[in-house]
Amino acid sequence: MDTISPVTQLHPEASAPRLQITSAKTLAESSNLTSIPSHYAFTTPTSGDQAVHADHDDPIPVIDFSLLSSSNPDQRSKAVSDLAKACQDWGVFMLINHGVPQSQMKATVDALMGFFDLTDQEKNKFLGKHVLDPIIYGTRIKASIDKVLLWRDLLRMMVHPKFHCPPKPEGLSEVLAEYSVELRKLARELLKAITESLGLGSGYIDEAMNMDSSLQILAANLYPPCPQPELAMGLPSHSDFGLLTILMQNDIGGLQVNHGGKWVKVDPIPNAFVVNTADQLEIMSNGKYKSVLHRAVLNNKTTRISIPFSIGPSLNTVVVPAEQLVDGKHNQATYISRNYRDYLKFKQSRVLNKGLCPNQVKDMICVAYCYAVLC
Ligand SMILES: O=C(O)CCC(=O)C(=O)O
Ligand SMILES: [Fe+2]
Repeated sequence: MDTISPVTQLHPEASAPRLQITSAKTLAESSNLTSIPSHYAFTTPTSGDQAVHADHDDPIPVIDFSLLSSSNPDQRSKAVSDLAKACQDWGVFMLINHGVPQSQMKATVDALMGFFDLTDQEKNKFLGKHVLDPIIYGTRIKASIDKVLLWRDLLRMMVHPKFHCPPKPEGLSEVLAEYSVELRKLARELLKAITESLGLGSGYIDEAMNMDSSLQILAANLYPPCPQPELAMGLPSHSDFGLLTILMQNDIGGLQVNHGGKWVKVDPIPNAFVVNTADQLEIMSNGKYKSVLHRAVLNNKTTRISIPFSIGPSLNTVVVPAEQLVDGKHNQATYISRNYRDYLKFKQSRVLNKGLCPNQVKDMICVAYCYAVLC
Protein backbone atom coordinates (compact mmCIF):
# COMPACT_ATOMS: atom_id res chain seq x y z
CA MET A 1 0.00 0.00 0.00
CA ASP A 2 1.42 3.37 -0.94
CA THR A 3 0.62 6.21 1.39
CA ILE A 4 0.36 9.33 -0.66
CA SER A 5 -0.10 12.81 0.68
CA PRO A 6 0.28 16.24 -0.88
CA VAL A 7 3.26 17.26 1.18
CA THR A 8 6.69 16.65 -0.24
CA GLN A 9 7.90 15.93 -3.73
CA LEU A 10 10.76 13.49 -3.72
CA HIS A 11 12.65 11.91 -6.62
CA PRO A 12 12.51 15.12 -8.68
CA GLU A 13 15.43 14.09 -10.91
CA ALA A 14 14.91 10.35 -10.96
CA SER A 15 13.03 8.48 -13.64
CA ALA A 16 10.93 6.71 -11.00
CA PRO A 17 7.31 7.83 -10.80
CA ARG A 18 6.87 11.00 -8.82
CA LEU A 19 5.56 10.37 -5.37
CA GLN A 20 4.21 12.76 -2.84
CA ILE A 21 5.52 11.42 0.40
CA THR A 22 5.00 12.55 3.92
CA SER A 23 7.27 12.13 6.94
CA ALA A 24 7.92 8.71 8.48
CA LYS A 25 6.39 10.04 11.72
CA THR A 26 3.13 11.04 10.06
CA LEU A 27 3.08 7.77 8.17
CA ALA A 28 3.64 5.76 11.36
CA GLU A 29 0.87 7.68 13.10
CA SER A 30 -1.66 7.12 10.33
CA SER A 31 -4.27 4.65 11.46
CA ASN A 32 -4.53 1.08 10.16
CA LEU A 33 -1.00 0.93 8.86
CA THR A 34 -0.16 -2.76 8.88
CA SER A 35 2.44 -2.88 6.14
CA ILE A 36 5.01 -0.49 4.76
CA PRO A 37 4.51 1.31 1.44
CA SER A 38 6.49 -0.49 -1.28
CA HIS A 39 9.02 2.29 -1.75
CA TYR A 40 10.26 1.73 1.83
CA ALA A 41 11.10 -1.93 1.21
CA PHE A 42 14.72 -2.91 0.86
CA THR A 43 15.38 -5.68 -1.63
CA THR A 44 17.51 -7.52 0.92
CA PRO A 45 15.48 -7.93 4.10
CA THR A 46 17.53 -7.01 7.16
CA SER A 47 16.30 -10.25 8.77
CA GLY A 48 18.65 -12.20 6.47
CA ASP A 49 21.51 -10.43 8.10
CA GLN A 50 20.89 -10.98 11.80
CA ALA A 51 22.88 -9.00 14.33
CA VAL A 52 24.43 -10.53 17.42
CA HIS A 53 25.36 -9.27 20.88
CA ALA A 54 29.06 -8.66 21.44
CA ASP A 55 30.96 -11.66 22.84
CA HIS A 56 31.64 -11.63 26.57
CA ASP A 57 35.36 -11.91 25.88
CA ASP A 58 35.31 -9.16 23.25
CA PRO A 59 32.82 -6.55 24.51
CA ILE A 60 32.22 -3.13 22.97
CA PRO A 61 34.88 -0.99 24.67
CA VAL A 62 33.89 1.45 27.40
CA ILE A 63 36.12 4.51 27.79
CA ASP A 64 36.04 6.56 30.96
CA PHE A 65 36.61 10.12 29.78
CA SER A 66 37.58 11.37 33.26
CA LEU A 67 40.66 9.10 33.20
CA LEU A 68 41.95 10.80 30.04
CA SER A 69 42.54 13.93 32.09
CA SER A 70 43.77 12.14 35.21
CA SER A 71 46.67 13.76 37.06
CA ASN A 72 48.05 10.28 37.72
CA PRO A 73 50.38 9.65 34.72
CA ASP A 74 50.01 5.85 34.85
CA GLN A 75 46.25 6.07 34.93
CA ARG A 76 46.25 8.55 32.05
CA SER A 77 48.60 6.54 29.89
CA LYS A 78 46.50 3.40 30.46
CA ALA A 79 43.40 5.39 29.43
CA VAL A 80 45.14 6.58 26.23
CA SER A 81 46.22 3.06 25.35
CA ASP A 82 42.68 1.74 26.00
CA LEU A 83 41.44 4.44 23.65
CA ALA A 84 43.96 3.37 20.98
CA LYS A 85 42.81 -0.23 21.28
CA ALA A 86 39.14 0.77 21.05
CA CYS A 87 39.77 2.83 17.89
CA GLN A 88 41.91 0.16 16.28
CA ASP A 89 39.95 -2.98 17.17
CA TRP A 90 36.39 -1.66 17.06
CA GLY A 91 36.15 1.91 15.72
CA VAL A 92 33.43 2.45 18.28
CA PHE A 93 33.24 2.81 22.05
CA MET A 94 30.87 3.86 24.80
CA LEU A 95 31.99 7.05 26.54
CA ILE A 96 31.18 7.37 30.24
CA ASN A 97 31.97 10.08 32.82
CA HIS A 98 32.12 12.60 29.99
CA GLY A 99 31.01 15.57 32.07
CA VAL A 100 28.01 16.60 29.96
CA PRO A 101 25.19 17.11 32.49
CA GLN A 102 22.30 14.66 32.27
CA SER A 103 19.85 17.56 32.43
CA GLN A 104 21.45 19.08 29.32
CA MET A 105 21.29 15.77 27.47
CA LYS A 106 17.62 15.40 28.32
CA ALA A 107 16.82 19.00 27.37
CA THR A 108 18.48 18.41 23.97
CA VAL A 109 16.49 15.24 23.30
CA ASP A 110 13.25 16.95 24.35
CA ALA A 111 13.89 20.04 22.23
CA LEU A 112 14.59 17.94 19.13
CA MET A 113 11.52 15.79 19.76
CA GLY A 114 9.66 19.11 19.82
CA PHE A 115 10.91 19.89 16.33
CA PHE A 116 9.59 16.59 14.97
CA ASP A 117 6.22 17.36 16.60
CA LEU A 118 5.80 20.44 14.41
CA THR A 119 3.46 20.14 11.44
CA ASP A 120 4.85 18.66 8.21
CA GLN A 121 4.25 22.06 6.62
CA GLU A 122 6.45 23.77 9.20
CA LYS A 123 9.21 21.16 8.96
CA ASN A 124 9.12 21.05 5.18
CA LYS A 125 10.39 24.64 5.06
CA PHE A 126 13.80 23.04 5.61
CA LEU A 127 13.67 20.38 2.94
CA GLY A 128 17.20 20.37 1.62
CA LYS A 129 19.01 18.67 -1.17
CA HIS A 130 22.61 19.67 -1.03
CA VAL A 131 25.10 18.35 1.44
CA LEU A 132 26.31 21.86 2.16
CA ASP A 133 22.86 23.29 2.94
CA PRO A 134 23.13 24.66 6.50
CA ILE A 135 19.80 23.17 7.63
CA ILE A 136 18.27 20.07 6.12
CA TYR A 137 15.06 18.27 6.99
CA GLY A 138 13.83 15.15 5.20
CA THR A 139 14.32 11.45 5.04
CA ARG A 140 17.76 11.71 3.52
CA ILE A 141 19.81 14.16 1.52
CA LYS A 142 20.18 11.93 -1.48
CA ALA A 143 16.48 11.18 -1.86
CA SER A 144 16.68 12.29 -5.47
CA ILE A 145 19.24 9.60 -6.32
CA ASP A 146 18.18 6.68 -4.21
CA LYS A 147 15.05 4.77 -5.03
CA VAL A 148 14.28 3.37 -1.58
CA LEU A 149 13.13 5.60 1.22
CA LEU A 150 14.31 5.30 4.79
CA TRP A 151 11.94 4.88 7.72
CA ARG A 152 13.34 7.87 9.54
CA ASP A 153 12.98 11.63 9.68
CA LEU A 154 16.15 13.68 9.74
CA LEU A 155 17.02 17.16 10.88
CA ARG A 156 20.61 18.19 10.21
CA MET A 157 22.24 21.51 11.04
CA MET A 158 25.68 22.99 10.62
CA VAL A 159 26.51 24.34 14.05
CA HIS A 160 30.12 25.45 13.55
CA PRO A 161 31.90 27.62 12.38
CA LYS A 162 28.50 29.30 12.11
CA PHE A 163 25.52 28.14 14.14
CA HIS A 164 22.33 27.35 12.20
CA CYS A 165 19.03 26.14 13.62
CA PRO A 166 15.33 26.30 12.73
CA PRO A 167 13.57 29.06 14.69
CA LYS A 168 10.80 26.73 15.90
CA PRO A 169 9.90 25.33 18.33
CA GLU A 170 10.66 28.08 20.78
CA GLY A 171 13.79 27.41 22.81
CA LEU A 172 15.27 24.89 20.33
CA SER A 173 17.99 27.21 19.18
CA GLU A 174 19.21 28.09 22.71
CA VAL A 175 19.30 24.46 23.82
CA LEU A 176 21.14 23.30 20.69
CA ALA A 177 23.62 26.19 20.80
CA GLU A 178 24.60 25.24 24.36
CA TYR A 179 24.76 21.53 23.55
CA SER A 180 26.95 22.22 20.49
CA VAL A 181 29.44 24.22 22.57
CA GLU A 182 29.61 21.48 25.18
CA LEU A 183 30.07 18.74 22.59
CA ARG A 184 32.72 20.74 20.75
CA LYS A 185 34.79 20.87 23.94
CA LEU A 186 34.35 17.15 24.51
CA ALA A 187 35.15 16.24 20.89
CA ARG A 188 38.30 18.34 20.82
CA GLU A 189 39.60 16.76 24.03
CA LEU A 190 38.88 13.31 22.68
CA LEU A 191 40.60 14.10 19.39
CA LYS A 192 43.68 15.29 21.25
CA ALA A 193 43.86 12.01 23.15
CA ILE A 194 43.29 10.08 19.92
CA THR A 195 46.12 11.86 18.08
CA GLU A 196 48.34 11.25 21.07
CA SER A 197 47.38 7.59 20.95
CA LEU A 198 48.66 7.57 17.36
CA GLY A 199 52.02 8.84 18.57
CA LEU A 200 51.37 12.34 17.22
CA GLY A 201 51.65 15.38 19.46
CA SER A 202 48.37 16.39 21.11
CA GLY A 203 48.45 19.68 19.14
CA TYR A 204 48.73 17.90 15.77
CA ILE A 205 45.03 17.77 15.07
CA ASP A 206 44.34 21.44 15.81
CA GLU A 207 46.91 22.52 13.29
CA ALA A 208 46.53 19.88 10.59
CA MET A 209 42.72 20.04 10.56
CA ASN A 210 42.30 23.78 11.20
CA MET A 211 40.06 22.95 14.11
CA ASP A 212 39.36 26.57 15.00
CA SER A 213 37.03 26.63 12.00
CA SER A 214 36.13 22.94 12.04
CA LEU A 215 32.86 21.89 10.46
CA GLN A 216 30.48 20.55 13.08
CA ILE A 217 27.16 19.03 12.25
CA LEU A 218 24.43 18.24 14.71
CA ALA A 219 21.65 15.96 13.51
CA ALA A 220 18.65 14.13 14.86
CA ASN A 221 17.30 10.87 13.44
CA LEU A 222 13.75 10.00 14.42
CA TYR A 223 12.79 6.36 13.80
CA PRO A 224 9.06 5.90 14.47
CA PRO A 225 7.68 2.40 15.10
CA CYS A 226 7.52 0.51 11.82
CA PRO A 227 4.89 -2.16 11.09
CA GLN A 228 7.46 -4.31 9.22
CA PRO A 229 10.80 -3.47 10.78
CA GLU A 230 12.53 -6.42 9.10
CA LEU A 231 11.73 -5.06 5.62
CA ALA A 232 12.41 -1.34 6.01
CA MET A 233 15.61 0.38 7.05
CA GLY A 234 16.37 3.16 9.51
CA LEU A 235 19.81 3.85 8.13
CA PRO A 236 21.69 1.36 5.93
CA SER A 237 25.33 0.43 6.33
CA HIS A 238 27.58 3.46 6.01
CA SER A 239 30.61 5.16 7.41
CA ASP A 240 30.53 8.71 8.73
CA PHE A 241 32.34 11.46 6.86
CA GLY A 242 34.07 13.50 9.59
CA LEU A 243 36.80 12.73 12.10
CA LEU A 244 34.60 11.49 14.94
CA THR A 245 30.90 11.14 15.66
CA ILE A 246 29.54 11.43 19.21
CA LEU A 247 26.04 10.01 19.37
CA MET A 248 23.38 10.44 22.02
CA GLN A 249 20.27 8.25 21.91
CA ASN A 250 17.19 7.54 23.97
CA ASP A 251 17.12 4.16 25.69
CA ILE A 252 15.85 2.30 22.63
CA GLY A 253 18.44 0.16 20.84
CA GLY A 254 18.81 0.04 17.06
CA LEU A 255 22.41 0.94 16.31
CA GLN A 256 24.61 -1.88 15.01
CA VAL A 257 28.30 -1.81 14.12
CA ASN A 258 30.23 -4.07 11.85
CA HIS A 259 32.90 -5.91 13.79
CA GLY A 260 34.90 -8.80 12.37
CA GLY A 261 32.40 -9.11 9.52
CA LYS A 262 29.40 -9.45 11.87
CA TRP A 263 26.71 -6.93 12.79
CA VAL A 264 26.93 -6.31 16.52
CA LYS A 265 24.15 -4.62 18.52
CA VAL A 266 25.16 -1.52 20.43
CA ASP A 267 22.90 -1.63 23.49
CA PRO A 268 22.42 1.85 24.98
CA ILE A 269 24.07 2.55 28.36
CA PRO A 270 22.10 5.25 30.21
CA ASN A 271 23.77 8.67 29.90
CA ALA A 272 26.71 7.31 27.89
CA PHE A 273 27.61 8.52 24.43
CA VAL A 274 28.49 6.19 21.57
CA VAL A 275 31.60 7.46 19.79
CA ASN A 276 32.69 6.20 16.40
CA THR A 277 35.71 6.84 14.23
CA ALA A 278 34.97 8.36 10.84
CA ASP A 279 36.47 8.78 7.36
CA GLN A 280 38.81 11.74 7.94
CA LEU A 281 40.38 9.97 10.92
CA GLU A 282 40.96 6.91 8.76
CA ILE A 283 42.74 9.08 6.19
CA MET A 284 44.74 11.01 8.79
CA SER A 285 45.83 7.80 10.54
CA ASN A 286 46.70 6.23 7.17
CA GLY A 287 44.24 3.45 7.79
CA LYS A 288 45.35 2.59 11.33
CA TYR A 289 41.97 3.64 12.72
CA LYS A 290 39.31 2.49 10.27
CA SER A 291 36.07 4.39 9.76
CA VAL A 292 33.62 1.87 11.16
CA LEU A 293 30.60 0.68 9.18
CA HIS A 294 27.35 0.97 11.09
CA ARG A 295 23.59 1.03 10.52
CA ALA A 296 20.35 1.65 12.38
CA VAL A 297 17.52 -0.89 12.40
CA LEU A 298 13.88 -0.40 13.37
CA ASN A 299 11.35 -1.81 15.79
CA ASN A 300 7.57 -1.97 15.73
CA LYS A 301 6.89 -0.64 19.23
CA THR A 302 8.70 2.50 20.26
CA THR A 303 10.07 5.66 18.68
CA ARG A 304 13.84 5.83 18.75
CA ILE A 305 15.79 9.06 18.49
CA SER A 306 19.51 9.34 17.91
CA ILE A 307 21.43 12.60 17.93
CA PRO A 308 24.82 12.41 16.22
CA PHE A 309 27.32 15.23 16.57
CA SER A 310 29.97 15.10 13.87
CA ILE A 311 33.25 16.96 14.16
CA GLY A 312 35.42 17.32 11.08
CA PRO A 313 38.18 19.50 9.72
CA SER A 314 37.46 22.92 8.27
CA LEU A 315 35.92 22.71 4.80
CA ASN A 316 39.11 23.93 3.12
CA THR A 317 41.41 21.46 4.83
CA VAL A 318 43.16 18.98 2.57
CA VAL A 319 43.29 15.88 4.73
CA VAL A 320 46.38 13.72 4.26
CA PRO A 321 47.90 10.82 6.20
CA ALA A 322 50.12 12.16 9.00
CA GLU A 323 53.75 12.09 7.85
CA GLN A 324 54.86 10.22 10.96
CA LEU A 325 52.55 7.35 10.02
CA VAL A 326 53.96 6.99 6.51
CA ASP A 327 57.42 5.47 6.11
CA GLY A 328 57.52 4.71 2.40
CA LYS A 329 58.05 0.96 3.07
CA HIS A 330 55.45 -0.88 5.11
CA ASN A 331 53.25 2.11 5.67
CA GLN A 332 52.85 3.83 2.34
CA ALA A 333 50.28 6.58 2.02
CA THR A 334 47.16 4.81 0.82
CA TYR A 335 44.77 7.73 0.54
CA ILE A 336 44.68 10.42 -2.07
CA SER A 337 44.12 13.84 -0.59
CA ARG A 338 41.20 16.05 -1.30
CA ASN A 339 39.77 18.95 0.61
CA TYR A 340 36.93 18.20 3.00
CA ARG A 341 34.39 20.18 0.97
CA ASP A 342 35.09 18.10 -2.16
CA TYR A 343 35.05 14.94 -0.09
CA LEU A 344 31.55 15.72 1.16
CA LYS A 345 30.30 16.47 -2.35
CA PHE A 346 31.86 13.28 -3.68
CA LYS A 347 30.36 11.21 -0.90
CA GLN A 348 26.93 12.65 -1.53
CA SER A 349 27.15 11.62 -5.18
CA ARG A 350 27.55 7.91 -4.40
CA VAL A 351 24.47 5.86 -5.03
CA LEU A 352 22.89 3.39 -2.63
CA ASN A 353 24.30 -0.15 -2.82
CA LYS A 354 26.84 0.59 -5.54
CA GLY A 355 29.03 -1.94 -3.83
CA LEU A 356 32.71 -2.38 -3.50
CA CYS A 357 34.91 -1.28 -6.36
CA PRO A 358 38.02 -3.39 -5.72
CA ASN A 359 40.02 -2.02 -8.61
CA GLN A 360 39.80 1.52 -7.45
CA VAL A 361 42.67 2.72 -5.34
CA LYS A 362 41.48 4.05 -2.00
CA ASP A 363 40.89 7.36 -3.68
CA MET A 364 38.08 8.08 -1.28
CA ILE A 365 37.13 5.80 1.53
CA CYS A 366 33.51 5.92 0.57
CA VAL A 367 34.26 4.24 -2.76
CA ALA A 368 35.20 1.18 -0.78
CA TYR A 369 32.52 1.73 1.80
CA CYS A 370 29.76 1.28 -0.69
CA TYR A 371 27.24 3.69 0.68
CA ALA A 372 27.39 7.13 2.08
CA VAL A 373 24.67 8.65 4.19
CA LEU A 374 25.97 12.06 5.20
CA CYS A 375 23.46 11.87 8.01
O1 LIG B 1 20.68 6.12 14.68
C1 LIG B 1 21.80 5.69 14.90
O2 LIG B 1 22.08 5.05 15.89
C2 LIG B 1 22.89 5.90 13.88
C3 LIG B 1 22.87 7.24 13.25
C4 LIG B 1 23.97 7.39 12.27
O3 LIG B 1 24.75 6.50 12.03
C5 LIG B 1 24.13 8.65 11.52
O4 LIG B 1 23.28 9.55 11.66
O5 LIG B 1 25.11 8.75 10.76
FE1 LIG C 1 26.45 7.23 10.96
